[in-house]
Amino acid sequence: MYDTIVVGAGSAGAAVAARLSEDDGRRVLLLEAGPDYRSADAVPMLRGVEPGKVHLARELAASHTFPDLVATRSSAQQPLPYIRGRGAGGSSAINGLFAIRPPREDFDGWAAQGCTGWSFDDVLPLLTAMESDQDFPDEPYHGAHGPTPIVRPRREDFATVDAAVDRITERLGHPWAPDHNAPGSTGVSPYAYNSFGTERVSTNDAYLEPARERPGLEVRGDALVDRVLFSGSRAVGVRAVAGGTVVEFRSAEVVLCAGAIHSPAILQRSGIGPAAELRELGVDPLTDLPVGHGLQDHPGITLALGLHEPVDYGGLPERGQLCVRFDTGVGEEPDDGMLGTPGALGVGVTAGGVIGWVNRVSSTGRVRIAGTDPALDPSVDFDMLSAPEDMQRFRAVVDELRRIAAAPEMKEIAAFTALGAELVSPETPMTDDEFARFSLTNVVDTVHASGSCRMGSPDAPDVVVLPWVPRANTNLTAILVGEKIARDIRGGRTG
Ligand SMILES: Cc1cc2nc3c(=O)[nH]c(=O)nc-3n(C[C@H](O)[C@H](O)[C@H](O)COP(=O)(O)OP(=O)(O)OC[C@H]3O[C@@H](n4cnc5c(N)ncnc54)[C@H](O)[C@@H]3O)c2cc1C
Repeated sequence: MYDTIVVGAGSAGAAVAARLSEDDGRRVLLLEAGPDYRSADAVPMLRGVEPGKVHLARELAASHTFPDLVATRSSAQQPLPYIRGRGAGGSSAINGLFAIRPPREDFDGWAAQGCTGWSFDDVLPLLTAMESDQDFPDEPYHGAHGPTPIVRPRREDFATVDAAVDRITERLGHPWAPDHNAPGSTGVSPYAYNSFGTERVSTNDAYLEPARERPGLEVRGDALVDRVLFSGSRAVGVRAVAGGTVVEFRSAEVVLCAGAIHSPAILQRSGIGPAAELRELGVDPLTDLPVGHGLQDHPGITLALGLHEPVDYGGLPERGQLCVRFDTGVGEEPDDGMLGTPGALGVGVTAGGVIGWVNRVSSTGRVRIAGTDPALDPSVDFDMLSAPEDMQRFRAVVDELRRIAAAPEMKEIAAFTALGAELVSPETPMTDDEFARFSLTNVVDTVHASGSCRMGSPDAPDVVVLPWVPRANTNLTAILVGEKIARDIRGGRTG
C-alpha cells in the first residue's frame, strides 16, 4: 500500500514524485510505461542538446516514443505520426530543451476561468523555485537554486539564420527582450534552454536522479497503466501491465501524469469520460465528463530555407537560438503569434528554417480511446484552425514569415524560401479561400499537446489540465503543474 501512485515519469510526473518523496515517511510509487534508467545510463544521443541530431523516428522510436501514435491535424489531413516521449523523463528526455514561461495573461486568464491558485502571482514562487537561472539569478522573478538550469545563448553568438532573423525582425519593429521569462517581456529574445553546458537536463536528471536513493520513492519502468481503480468515487489504486503481467497497485491517492494524449485515455478506460461513447466501447461509465475534449496544440508552419552555405554555429551546439513573440492584431490577446528558429535540422542538406505558430489558440480537438486495450493508442484529432480567429491569426503569422522571406538579409543567405510541406513560394498571392485550403493542408503541430482534461478533473494534473495551450513551448509549464500538484498535496497533508 502506497500513499501516492504517480502515473507517468515525464515532465509533470517526475516533478510530482520527486517533490512528494521529500517528505519523510511518505511512500510514493512512480509507474512509467517506458524504460526507467539512471541519468548516467541515458542513450548517448539523448544526453546531447542538439534536437536535430536526435533520431526519434529511426533509432529511438520503439524505446522512447509511442511509435504507433498518430494524430489528425486538420479537417484536410490524414492522420500522421505524433511524437510523445516515453520512458524516464517522458517528453523532456527527447524534446528541444527550449525553456520559456507563458505570459502573465495565461495564468491570470486560467484563474479567471475558475482555476483557483493559478494566477501569475500565485505560481511565481513555484516558477522561481523550480529553476536555477544562470543569467538572471538575482532578479526577484527568477530562482538560483532550483533543479532545472536555465541558460540563454548570447546575441553576439547567433548563428547565420538566427542573426538574419534578428536583424530583420528588429527592422520590422519587434522590440529586443533579453529575457523572455521576465514578466511583461515581448518581442525578440534569445531562446532560453534547460540544459547545462552541452548536457541535456530532463526531469529524469533534474528531479528523479537526486531523489532515487530516498527510501520513500519507488520507480518502476515498463509498467503500462490500464486504469484507475475506484472504491465508490475514490481512487484507491491502478491496474497496470508491469513486466508482462497484470498487477494491481493500491494507494491512498492516484496522480495521473501520463500526458495530454494518454491521461485522458486512462481516465476513459476507467469509466470517466463521455458516458455514451464509453458504453459503446463496453466501458461502464462512472462519471459523465468531457474528458478528451479541449485538446489543443499550436498550429504551426515552417518557412524552409535553401541556404547558400551550411549554417555557421561558431563551434556552439547546433540548436535554435531565437524566438519572437508578437501581437497578430486579431482580437485582444497579446503575444498570440510566435516565431522560432529550430536550429540544425539534421536532414543532411544545406537547409534551415523559421517556424511560426499561433500562440493563443481557440480551436479544440479530441482524444478518444479506440478500445479498452491499454496498449492501443487513442485516436487523436486536433481540428486545428477550425475557429475563424485561429485562421486569421495563422494568416498574420504566415504574413510575418513572408516579410522575413522577402527581406534582403534572407536573400543574402538563402537561394530559395518556401512555405509548408507543399513548398509554396512566399510570394504566391492567395485569396481567403485559397489561403484556407493552403493552411488546412500545410498546418503542422508543434508537439505541445495540452488541455485534454481541463481543470475540474482533479485526477490528471499535467498540461492536460490547462484551459488552453500556454503561449509558450509547454515543458516548463508541465513541470510547473507537477510542482504545484505536489505542493497542494503536501499542503493538504501537513495542514
Ligand atoms: C519531440 C518534442 C519536442 C519538444 N520540444 C519542446 C521544447 O523544446 N520546449 C518545450 O517547452 N516543450 C517541448 N516539447 C513539449 C514538452 O516536452 C511537453 O509538453 C511536456 O514534456 C509534457 O509533459 P507531460 O508531463 O504532460 O507529459 P510527458 O513528459 O510526455 O510524460 C508522460 C509520461 O507518461 C507515460 N505514460 C503514458 N501513458 C502511460 C501509461 N498508460 N502508463 C504509464 N505511463 C504512461 C509516458 O511514457 C511519459 O513518460 C516537446 C515535445 C516533444 C515530443
